[in-house]
Amino acid sequence: MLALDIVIERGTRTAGGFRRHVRIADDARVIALAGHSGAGKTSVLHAIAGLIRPREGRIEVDGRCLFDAAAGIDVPAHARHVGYVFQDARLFPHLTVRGNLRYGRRTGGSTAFAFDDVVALLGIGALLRRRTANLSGGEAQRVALGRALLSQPRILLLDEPLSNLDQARREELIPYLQRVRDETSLPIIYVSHSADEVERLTRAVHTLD
Ligand SMILES: Nc1ncnc2c1ncn2[C@@H]1O[C@H](COP(=O)(O)OP(=O)(O)OP(=O)(O)O)[C@@H](O)[C@H]1O
Repeated sequence: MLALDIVIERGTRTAGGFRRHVRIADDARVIALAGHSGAGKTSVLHAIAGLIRPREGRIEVDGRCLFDAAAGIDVPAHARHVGYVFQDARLFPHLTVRGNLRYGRRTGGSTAFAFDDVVALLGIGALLRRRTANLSGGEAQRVALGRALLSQPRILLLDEPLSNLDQARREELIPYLQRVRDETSLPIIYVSHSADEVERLTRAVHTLD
């Protein structure tokens, strides 16, 4: 569901900036991007989300063209309807779990993901009244996933969601990632530094070098 052929540049070339030509064509609904630190995985996610503009090329997700330099197409970030989950959950500390879930909730239009269904899917009902400061890393990531789903995304981008968790918390979170994979029909692009980490989620693993 991903057809991407882009040249990405970060920084300035005179300062030894980063430049990569990345090509991925894969029909799988869940795709993983692996590769060492600095390989450009996050930059590819940012290009898909519309947070950086590739130097050239084309990005299509689930049959929808998001960017095509030659055709002059560059769908603005907010219109790409991307749900983004970061390494650290980035929850708002002044809001409860419920407040965080409600933040950015898109109402009207398509509501493929209803509040109660998302709460049940991620097993976060008991957390709704809690402040976010003392959630475990795994709980916080489930809330971050829930917040992303409630924005009614058409694509889910997961940027190393396990990397800040210890092994026990990783094991706890993986089944929830599998549920999101199995119980939604969203295209998912999952970034990880290790190909092993993603093998429980997809066989479509692309390694950037
Ligand atoms: N805003 C920026 N300005 C200049 N260079 C940048 C910027 N963002 C990233 N880079 C550089 O671009 C390259 C790719 O970074 P990117 O974060 O995409 O890699 P990554 O594979 O996701 O790495 P990691 O696994 O460490 O997160 C790196 O060399 C990085 O230093």
